[in-house]
Amino acid sequence: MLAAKTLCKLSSLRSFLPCTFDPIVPSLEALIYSTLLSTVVDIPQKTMPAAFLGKVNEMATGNVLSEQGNHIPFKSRGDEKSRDAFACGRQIQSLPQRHFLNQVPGMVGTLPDAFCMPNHHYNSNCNDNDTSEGTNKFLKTIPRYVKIVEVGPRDGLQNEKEIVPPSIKIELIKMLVSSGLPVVEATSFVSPKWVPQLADAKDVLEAIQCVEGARFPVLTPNLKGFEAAVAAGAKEVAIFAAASESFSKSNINCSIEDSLARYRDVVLAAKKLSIPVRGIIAASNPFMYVLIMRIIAVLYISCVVGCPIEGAIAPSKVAYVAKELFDMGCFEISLGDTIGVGTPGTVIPMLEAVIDVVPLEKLAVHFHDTYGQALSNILASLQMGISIVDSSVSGLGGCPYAKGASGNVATEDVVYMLNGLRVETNVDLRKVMLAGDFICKHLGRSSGSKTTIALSRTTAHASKL
Ligand SMILES: CC(C)(COP(=O)([O-])OP(=O)([O-])OC[C@H]1O[C@@H](n2cnc3c(N)ncnc32)[C@H](O)[C@@H]1OP(=O)([O-])[O-])[C@@H](O)C(=O)NCCC(=O)NCCSC(=O)C[C@@](C)(O)CC(=O)[O-]
Repeated sequence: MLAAKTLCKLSSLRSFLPCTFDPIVPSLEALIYSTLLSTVVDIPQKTMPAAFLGKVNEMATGNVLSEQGNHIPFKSRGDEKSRDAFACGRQIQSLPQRHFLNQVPGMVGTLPDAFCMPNHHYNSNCNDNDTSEGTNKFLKTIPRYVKIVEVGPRDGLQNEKEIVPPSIKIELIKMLVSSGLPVVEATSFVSPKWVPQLADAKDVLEAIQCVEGARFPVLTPNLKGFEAAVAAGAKEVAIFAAASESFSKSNINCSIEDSLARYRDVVLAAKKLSIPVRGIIAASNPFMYVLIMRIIAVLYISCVVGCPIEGAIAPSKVAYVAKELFDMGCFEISLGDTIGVGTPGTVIPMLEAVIDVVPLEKLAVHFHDTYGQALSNILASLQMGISIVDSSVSGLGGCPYAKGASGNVATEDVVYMLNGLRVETNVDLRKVMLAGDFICKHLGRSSGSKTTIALSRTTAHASKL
């Protein structure tokens, strides 16, 4: 206990220490850890491959890892004291990483070396004690809980040229679920001629039927897709519409009105089966929109601020499509800036128009980061009361039918920002980063998440000290 308390003190003190003390403090901590951990009983740790065992474990629990990286249990004592020590041990185990991970409660575990950094005095959390009335004015409208809808396995991968095997997609989905993400958009039941990458939709969806802990909406552009999705076990679907005629034609080969008619059939069929539908409106240019619905019927509207073909899209157009889809029965409507051209200057008027016709709590935002505006657009949306945010692990993504569209905003960056705002997500940032590392390694590219890159760089820098 004494060691634990000393460590806690040390940790709180370190934020006041100048940077030059940084190399010293981890050694002190390591010393205290080893003292403390040698008294701890059976600390349950997830066995992870050696490559994924981070500095914290090397420092603090090196004696409990075999050369192969297998976990060797601590010796057992089993009395009250050891239970105390266990509780503290779990806290302490996460200490060196906490400052970098925004001190997310409950975030314990291991990360690849690249993600485990020495402590610095950074802390992007808002500090309750320091929060002035002025700060409150800007933060008070932000919801306390935000639901993150992970779209990586679908939106993130659909544009990839090289076919990713179903086994990789399935593993990715499992890793994302294990990070606490409540909704993981799994795949699309669209024409394989249009999106070859997702031709394995049936195999992927069937394989995750036994995975618990998240909902798995899938995109369905028509009744054919809906029926195939239900046959493969879909319990929630998403439909997608555009506010731009040109984008509607190039994305789903029909006009907006024809798409709405198709979606009416899908929503009716979903209602009969009590399947929720999400709608997505995509707007690729400051003025184009697509809508999709998820089978608890979610609807996406694409191009809500801009279309790659038509340019700017008027907020009234987005509001029209959103209302049509809401009236149809979509439980949620996701507003997509498909080509990532929006700024708070265009997003706020668009949201104002939609909020006039659709209840705020039914709206989600879906930003691509082409111009680096996604996080500022999300913050503006949160300040307007939106509490559902779509994002993609490692910032993967892009629509094959929206030239110029880059990846979605990275889930890691969204979680980092929300942690800093003390907004609950129940998502473990480190586990999302592990999922990102997994898929990026498979794709042979580096992460598009600024948070991941920053954490990796800090480690590289620290190793030279
Ligand atoms: C909608 C269609 C199918 C129309 O495509 P079409 O060619 O007009 O369809 P069709 O009815 O004429 O049928 C042509 C062939 O496709 C088959 N077919 C027809 N439907 C299906 C189906 N569901 N699943 C599998 N096969 C299907 C059908 O059976 C037939 O097969 P064939 O007789 O030639 O062998 C096509 O345009 C399509 O699949 N488009 C999907 C495009 C897409 O997935 N885009 C990306 C998603 S949207 C997005 O990313 C934006 C978003 C949501 O993320 C929001 C944002 O970022 O803002």
